[in-house]
Amino acid sequence: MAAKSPSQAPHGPPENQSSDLPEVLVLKPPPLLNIYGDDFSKKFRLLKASDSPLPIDQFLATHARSVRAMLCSGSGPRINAEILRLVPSLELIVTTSAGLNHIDLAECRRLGIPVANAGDVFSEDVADMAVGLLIDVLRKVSAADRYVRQGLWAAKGDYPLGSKLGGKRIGIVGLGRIGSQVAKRLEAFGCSISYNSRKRKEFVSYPFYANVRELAANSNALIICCGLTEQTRHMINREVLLALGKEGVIVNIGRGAIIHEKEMVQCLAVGEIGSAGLDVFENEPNVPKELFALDNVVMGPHVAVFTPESFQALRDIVIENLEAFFSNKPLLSPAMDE
Ligand SMILES: O=CC(=O)O
Repeated sequence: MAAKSPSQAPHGPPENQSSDLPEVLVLKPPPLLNIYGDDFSKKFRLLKASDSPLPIDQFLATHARSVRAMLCSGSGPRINAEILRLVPSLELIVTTSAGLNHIDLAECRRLGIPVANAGDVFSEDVADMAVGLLIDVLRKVSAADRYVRQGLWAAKGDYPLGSKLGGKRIGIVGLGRIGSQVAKRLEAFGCSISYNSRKRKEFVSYPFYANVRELAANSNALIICCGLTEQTRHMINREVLLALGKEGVIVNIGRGAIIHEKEMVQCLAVGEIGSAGLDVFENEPNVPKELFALDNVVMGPHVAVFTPESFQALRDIVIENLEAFFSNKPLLSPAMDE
């Protein structure tokens, strides 16, 4: 069934796009479209639910019955079974994120809808941020900056010593694309690397720990690089944090809910772990207020992926995935089998 044209249906998609272009459904425009929207509009007819006054379910039922491709992002809304039921012709989901936790993958599998993600375009930038947070926490870069700005150097004298990065035992949780880049960087700093992941990686010589608590017990710092799934939710709990120990550092550039945030905040507040570098949180953009007062915590507003360079690469891979789909070619970054 052909999609209704704007003149047939009130509150339809924007009229300034050629109806010959392939249709792509967008529930809420990803940040990528704020920057590169024109590049997409030249190639696809974007069916934006957010431009319509209709509630999403009515919009989908009215305008998206025949749409074959959807573009989404980690900033929502969640692509769940209810949404998928309203787009019966859907054959592809492209997400602008590396993470897939906002998509009901089991339902996509059941319906035979493939998902393409950002592939490798963010891996280096996210790995840089993980290392940046680790160095900041160990060498107290942000805390020392506050000390200088507050005039405390002249008033109180020298700042407490930080801790050396070289020689640290680093436990990487999730040795996928991002985790491997983190390992490569930290090896160059003279750290020793161990890892935990779903399976031992055949072609990797780093020691493997099937149990994340044991990895923590044998590491000075844990770096969380895995995806959020039902298996990894709250995987880093009090028991794991206690195994990491009083001097231990936790860095999270994965997803907030992989760590049991409440337990981590308590451990940090009473010194049961040493420090934390956190770019992600359980209830973004809400951050536990207790963290604001802790000098041993460095935080970012989930920005590890955000560089102009990675966004340009993201634009390319998203467009290429959509074009491949509409011309019956294989996807560039299929994500379902990872
Ligand atoms: O967090 C960002 C992403 O998953 O791309």
